[in-house]
Amino acid sequence: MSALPKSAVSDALAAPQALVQVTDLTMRFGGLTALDKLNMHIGDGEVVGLLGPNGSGKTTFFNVLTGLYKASSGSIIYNNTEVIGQTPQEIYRSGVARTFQRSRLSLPLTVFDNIVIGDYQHMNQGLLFNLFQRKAFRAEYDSYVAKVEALLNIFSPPLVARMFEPVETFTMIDRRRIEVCRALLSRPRLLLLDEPSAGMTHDETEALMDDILQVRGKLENLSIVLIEHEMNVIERITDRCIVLNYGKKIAEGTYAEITADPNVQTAYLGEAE
Ligand SMILES: Nc1ncnc2c1ncn2[C@@H]1O[C@H](COP(=O)(O)OP(=O)(O)OP(=O)(O)O)[C@@H](O)[C@H]1O
Repeated sequence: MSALPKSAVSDALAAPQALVQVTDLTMRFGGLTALDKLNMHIGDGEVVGLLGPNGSGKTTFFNVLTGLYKASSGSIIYNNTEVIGQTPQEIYRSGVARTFQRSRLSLPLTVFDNIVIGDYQHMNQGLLFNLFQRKAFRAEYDSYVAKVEALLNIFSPPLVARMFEPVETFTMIDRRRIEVCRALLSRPRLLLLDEPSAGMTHDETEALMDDILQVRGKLENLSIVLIEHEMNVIERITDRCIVLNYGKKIAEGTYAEITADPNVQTAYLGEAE
């Protein structure tokens, strides 16, 4: 039997029933190792901050976890099932949803259309179904309207009245809210947020975090992993933080613990030089 590395063993012991258990995860792009034998876990209902200087592997981790990249080696067990080797659609259907660093909204489309697009693989899209089963099509459409309305009501009630307006007429913070709602439409167990504060003012960021905390309170057992450079956001909403540097985990703990960690200070100061 091959022995597991010490860090993997201690991580598994720390979280015997984690929603996500990452073991020795490695992702290489040619000669570059973006994730280097990463071991970590994400607990049920936990909000985990993923930190690290630019290029430390944070987004690559999201891309591997959501099936966009296939890991070079290692394992990600999500909800007792191996993720590596599954397609992005399979992973999404199993309850992992994400937002992206750069906005992926279609500006001329309405709020409703943008949110529902995220779930299109669940819709009955057959031409014959749409043409000849008008009643069933209408019922499916109405059920999506009800779902989107319910979600907007949880996340941001003022958006309900504007559900059929094009996204281009909305402010940056509302666009971000719409993106988070799109990710939440499938009622995921794990929500991955890639720098939700990017491009927003301090006040907008605070308001968005209020909404995310609210959602967390209302959607039972939702786990969130948040990539974020704004330290006050991290401090406010995370239960635990993991810091990466050159694809390796260099620190883990509460916000207070990781900010006091000399390894973390060196990683960030080193980057500023
Ligand atoms: N598709 C790719 N092909 C080649 N190299 C890549 C690819 N994706 C990421 N990388 C490299 O992997 C490393 C980690 O990148 P990644 O985007 O994961 O970092 P990050 O921590 O998310 O950075 P940032 O905070 O700037 O978004 C970087 O050196 C990056 O250039």
